[in-house]
Amino acid sequence: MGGETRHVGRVGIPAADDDADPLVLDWRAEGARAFYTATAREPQGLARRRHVRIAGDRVTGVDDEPLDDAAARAQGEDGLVGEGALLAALSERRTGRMGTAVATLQAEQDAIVRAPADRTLVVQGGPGTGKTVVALHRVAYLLFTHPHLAERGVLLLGPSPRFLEYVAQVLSALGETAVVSATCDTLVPGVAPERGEARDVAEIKGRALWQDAVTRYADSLVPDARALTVRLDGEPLTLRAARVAQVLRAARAGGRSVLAARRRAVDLVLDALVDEAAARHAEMLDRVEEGFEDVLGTVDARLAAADDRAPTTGARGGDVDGELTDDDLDRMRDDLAHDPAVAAVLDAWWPVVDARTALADLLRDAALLARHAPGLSPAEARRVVAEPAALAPSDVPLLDALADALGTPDAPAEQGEFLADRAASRRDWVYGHVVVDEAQELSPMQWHMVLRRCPTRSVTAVGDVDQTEAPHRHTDWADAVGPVLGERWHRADLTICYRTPREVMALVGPVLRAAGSRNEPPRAARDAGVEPRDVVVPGSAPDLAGRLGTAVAAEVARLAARYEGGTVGVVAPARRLAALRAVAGDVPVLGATEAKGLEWDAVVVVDPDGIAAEPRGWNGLYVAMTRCTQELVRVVVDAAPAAG
Ligand SMILES: Nc1ncnc2c1ncn2[C@@H]1O[C@H](COP(=O)(O)OP(=O)(O)OP(=O)(O)O)[C@@H](O)[C@H]1O
Repeated sequence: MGGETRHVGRVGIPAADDDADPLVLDWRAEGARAFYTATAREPQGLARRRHVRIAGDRVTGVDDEPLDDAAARAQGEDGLVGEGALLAALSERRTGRMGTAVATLQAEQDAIVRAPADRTLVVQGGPGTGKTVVALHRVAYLLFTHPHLAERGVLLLGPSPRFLEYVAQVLSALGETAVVSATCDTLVPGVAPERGEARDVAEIKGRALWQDAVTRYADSLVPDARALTVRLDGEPLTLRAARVAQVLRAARAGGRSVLAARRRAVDLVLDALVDEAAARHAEMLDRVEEGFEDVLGTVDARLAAADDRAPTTGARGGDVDGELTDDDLDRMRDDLAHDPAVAAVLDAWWPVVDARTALADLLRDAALLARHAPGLSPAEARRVVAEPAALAPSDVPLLDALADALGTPDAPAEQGEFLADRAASRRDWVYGHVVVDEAQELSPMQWHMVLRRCPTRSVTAVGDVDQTEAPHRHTDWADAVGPVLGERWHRADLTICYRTPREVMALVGPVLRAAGSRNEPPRAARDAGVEPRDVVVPGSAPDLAGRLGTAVAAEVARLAARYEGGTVGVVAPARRLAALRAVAGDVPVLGATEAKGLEWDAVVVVDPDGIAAEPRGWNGLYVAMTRCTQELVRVVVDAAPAAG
């Protein structure tokens, strides 16, 4: 060890002298890596790791970690890196906004952040294992190390607008702007769900079979070859069916989308009509010439008979100069192209459809569904057909798939000065990389929607199958991504829970088993020093809703005082949310699905049995119980018959 010291920071600062080492090494640089991965047992040439904590321009703490033999002997089994700084960061009050973890990224997280970008990486991790942290730092790492990804931008898909707001500042703090954030519901510009829907229909409409169904249906919108007749200069001009068949074959060659094929077909039909008109003109000239010869022949014969002169020397009275020039043909094509009557004939033959209308036609018609989606049972098809016309969340991926198969009607306008704005304004933007958070919730059709935006499959998907609440029935990653990705994905795991303290994690094992999981909850990185509490409200009490409200308000007030400067959240069954919001003041009161991905210093889980009784409710309760960084309170309705 030569006594060299390196400084690692959120951004690099080069030395004045180009040849000298940088004053601060960007955390993403290869030279910074050992800072995140060295341990006392494997020091990687480092003698010491030092964390300097600052607030503004003040140093608020220094954590020194020697990486020597004595430390190796003392090192615990959990292999935490920079434990002092990490625990200090984990115990800090939560502000309601996620912060960066550049100083304290752990070795298993660092390995994922720096994993190759040329593949789909699925990261499984229990609650609080830093999946979101890893996903966001990976975006910053990839944009730093792969300029070609930066040119196309990154798409960040999250489970809810509230979640996207919660994480937004991490990427700006890491200096990244070429990022578009969306949910699956908001990913298609100009489209938004207009209603909710039943879980069983959402499940049916999320299945992978729709990708083929929609493609087949789009293909069926290509018309049959039939004779087309237009009028040119008042005369009918006909393309025979065989010629139209040739046009269709040429228009679809090369796998053009339906609308691109239509544009090509219209061009080819106009060309063919001009050819036809030119041929007809040439034929007419021939006939005129033949007729002219006959006339001349008769005249000659008459003259010869009259004055006994020899017949003329084969002269035919001169060529008739009536051939069409290229200019004539261009003009004729132009006339045809701008003739509303010709356009009407073409529209009747091959109507232009917009994706929304076409999708409504498909979903409302049992016969079309039977033809194009034969994988649906008749009862499932009836369920789909019975749905209202207003757009539901599960329609968005179907609309996207159909819009893609149909193609873009006209060159879409890109809006905005910045890359992210331009990308967000286009349905067909191709991103350099896509990050999907809470990826366990995606249906196969939503996965298709993701891959269309990143055909290179440079995708990082983070999630926890044990937190799945979506209506699809996947309980492992192979089932969840297999229908769309096949075997073409890699898996990585995160195993330590940085959010939820040991006292709370000790309670979640039975909930996880009741959810049907065979996995163990992740190991907690620390104790909070405070035991979870149960507040019991008798289920038989009159005005149960009112009593729950009173109990929750009291707990919220107590916790807000205790975690002053921090945050408190309430998670409750959907049917109790409205009543609780009325008593909870500024504190967020959310269902388990909405709480996904979020965290607070203290959390009140109301009526856990009520949450467990919801669809996929044990998974929801697992989510609810793992949202706190310090303290959990359960307001329990006791087993007596529930009312209210
Ligand atoms: N290396 C780290 N350094 C500091 N804080 C960390 C680190 N890793 C995770 N955390 C913190 O732990 C908490 C949980 O992280 P995160 O939200 O990324 O977990 P998650 O796996 O996405 O959880 P969930 O599945 O419950 O949404 C956050 O407060 C995050 O800042």
